[in-house]
Parts: sequence; C-alpha cells; structure tokens
Amino acid sequence: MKETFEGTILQSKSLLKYLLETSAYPREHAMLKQLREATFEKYKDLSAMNVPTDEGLFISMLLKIMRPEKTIEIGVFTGYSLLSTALAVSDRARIVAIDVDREAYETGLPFIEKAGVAHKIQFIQSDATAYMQDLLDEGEEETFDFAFVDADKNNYINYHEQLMRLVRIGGLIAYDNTLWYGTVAVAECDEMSAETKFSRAYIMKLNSFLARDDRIELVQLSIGDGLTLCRRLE
Ligand SMILES: C[S@@+](CC[C@H](N)C(=O)[O-])C[C@H]1O[C@@H](n2cnc3c(N)ncnc32)[C@H](O)[C@@H]1O
Repeated sequence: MKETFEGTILQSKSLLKYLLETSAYPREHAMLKQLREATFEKYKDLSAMNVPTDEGLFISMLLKIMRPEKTIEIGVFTGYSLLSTALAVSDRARIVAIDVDREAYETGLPFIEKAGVAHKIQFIQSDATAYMQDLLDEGEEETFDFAFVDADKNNYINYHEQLMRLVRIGGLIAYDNTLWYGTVAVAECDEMSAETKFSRAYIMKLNSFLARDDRIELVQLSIGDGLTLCRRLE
C-alpha cells in the first residue's frame, strides 16, 4: 500500500511533510493520533491503509457542514476514517461500518470508546456487497446521507450501484484511493507490483465510469491518495 513511484507521487515528500506538520498534525484529535500510533505499532507498513490526517480533517469538516443523520462506511480497518466520521457527526447520527476484519476494528475500538463516540457506530463484520444487499432487501433504500468507500478497489463499481440506491438523492458517496499513488497517470511498467497493476486498472476503470455517470455531480480531489466525491442527482 505504501508503494510510490519516483516522479509520480501526488505531492513531493517535502511538500506533504510540510502540509502534515504545519496544518494537519497540530489539529489531529488526541484519540485519532493514538489510534494511528497503535495501528503502526501492530500493523507497521500496513498502517498506511489509514486515511492520512489531512484527509481525515477534510472528511470531518465536510460532515460538519453536511450534518448527516445516517452514514455508511465500507472498509474500516482500525477505524481512522470511522473515528473521524464519528467525531464529526451529531450525537443522534448513526454510522453503519462494514469490514470483513473484526480484529483490525477492535484494535482501534479502545480509542473510539475513549473519544466517547462508540454509541454512534454499528460495526458489521461482513462482506460489503452481501451486507448492502441485505440492507436493500430490508427496504433501506434512500436512507443514507453519506457513504465513505475505502475497501477492495475491484468492487468499487459494484458498490457504486448499490450505494446509488442506499444513499438518498442529494447525498454524497466518497471513494478513497482514486489516484492510486499517482500510478493512474503513468503507463503500466515492470516496477509496478501485481497488486498495483490490479488495483490501478480497476481504479482507472472506475474514474472513467464515474466521469460518464450522469446520475451524479462529480469532483475528484488530489488529497491523500485521491478522493472522489459523488453527489447523487437522481
Ligand atoms: C484501506 S483499509 C480501510 C482503512 C480505513 N478507512 C481507515 O481509514 O483506517 C481497507 C479495508 O477494507 C476491508 N475490505 C476489503 N474487502 C472487503 C469486502 N469485500 N467487504 C468488507 N470489507 C472489505 C479490509 O478488510 C480493510 O480493513
């Protein structure tokens, strides 16, 4: 997940360091900082799966403006984006958080509990496609205001079709990693791992698909590893 290519990374390392150290880390909630550190302690390089601090701050401000009552998160891991969400939404709001990996969620859970926001979260250990189908079967269409997707990239287009039914008109669906470490902008090459080639191809397909989807208003941001916001129009 940490793989980058010289010359193709989104921001230079020095610019990113400046941005994080000047504006992001000083504003990071103490429990998010501890969650990030505990994730690194346990998962080492895999800890880069957490959304970066500047992106967490962006999601937080976005949600405070939106004031959603019900959100859904696909891909929780240790819960950096989840805790950012839970801290930003109102006390009445509910977050459905789906991941196949309960152990990773439980690694971050003590910090979510210490932050006093665990009551807003319903964690579901499940494959996301299967659980969203259950939600649709149970009549949960159009009940979510916001969705954050940060899971298996090869399924994003399928998630989009399910989320276009679960999220209300006017609601927002956010897809993470839509620049895949800058590799979407360069030709496939031998230095790329099989995993990079695999996910990059699906992300490129998603980006083209979303650009043509008239059912949404679209903006792709080069924050973190690329974040695409889709506002449902119909
Ligand atoms: C990049 S991590 C999520 C990071 C998280 N958003 C954060 O900020 O800490 C991706 C997660 O997606 C989960 N995942 C992958 N495929 C999945 C699937 N089909 N259904 C549910 N979760 C899945 C993985 O278990 C992993 O924890």
